[in-house]
Amino acid sequence: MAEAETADVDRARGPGRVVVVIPTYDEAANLAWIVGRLRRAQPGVDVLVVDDNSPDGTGDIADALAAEDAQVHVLHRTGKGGLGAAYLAGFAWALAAGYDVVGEMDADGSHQPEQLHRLLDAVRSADLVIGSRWVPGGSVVNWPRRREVLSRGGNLYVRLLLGIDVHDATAGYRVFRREALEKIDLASVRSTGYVFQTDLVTRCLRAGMVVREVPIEFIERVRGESKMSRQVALESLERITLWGLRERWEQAQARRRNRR
Ligand SMILES: Nc1nc2c(ncn2[C@@H]2O[C@H](COP(=O)(O)OP(=O)(O)O[C@H]3O[C@H](CO)[C@@H](O)[C@H](O)[C@@H]3O)[C@@H](O)[C@H]2O)c(=O)[nH]1
Repeated sequence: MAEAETADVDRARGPGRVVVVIPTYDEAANLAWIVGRLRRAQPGVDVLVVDDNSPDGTGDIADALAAEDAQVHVLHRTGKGGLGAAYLAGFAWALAAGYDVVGEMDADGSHQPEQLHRLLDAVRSADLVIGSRWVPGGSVVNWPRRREVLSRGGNLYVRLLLGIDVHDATAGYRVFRREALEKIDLASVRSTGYVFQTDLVTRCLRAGMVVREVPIEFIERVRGESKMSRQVALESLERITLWGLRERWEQAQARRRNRR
């Protein structure tokens, strides 16, 4: 990571009050490290950890970080409810607390806090900014070939089936303007797992919002384990296929009605 990038810290104030939501499940080995990096890279940005009662004590670590730093907050949930459900709870908290910009970031170091300024700069002229692995300048580090093929293939499938002009719809490094989250009607979102990411970007685009992608470097975690399983991936595939088919069916119905 280029150390020079940390020099951009003050720009965080530009888009208004910013909070980055970090969902955690068994991230005891990573949490203090990532929160420390984020707070150093962007001192103006607040942090909300959403922990699902992690068995490894991540919630206690989050509480200790919050006790030391007034800009770190914690939301405790009762059990593992999925990535999307954790973000929905975090977004509701952030909107109620009056933040202007709400970010998403993994706890495991895959997303570089030192690159957050790229997303915050871009959100000045967008409703949603995605830190993208699959636009020019974006990259992945230490990913097995199999995972790269899965992610690239999955994103191509999403683009073609849903007809959205986004290269990394499954990415989890993002920032939303508050108005975008308000417009989406979060109460109607039913995606509790990883498919939440694709669901939200599609909702933003369908609502006519401006979605921008900026390149990021995604570095595979070195501590702890991914919670992405084959079952989770298949569930996402199934949901996206159903959405795509339903949209096509609705479009065909509308065309038929117009012809009458
Ligand atoms: N609170 C909570 N957090 C969760 C849960 N499941 C996962 N997390 C947290 O969500 C973050 C991402 O989970 P990982 O399991 O590390 O994800 P990944 O395999 O590295 O997946 C990444 O790539 C996906 C596909 O591109 C992305 O969709 C995803 O957001 C993430 O960036 C981590 O901070 C993890 O602790 C859950 O049920 N509850």
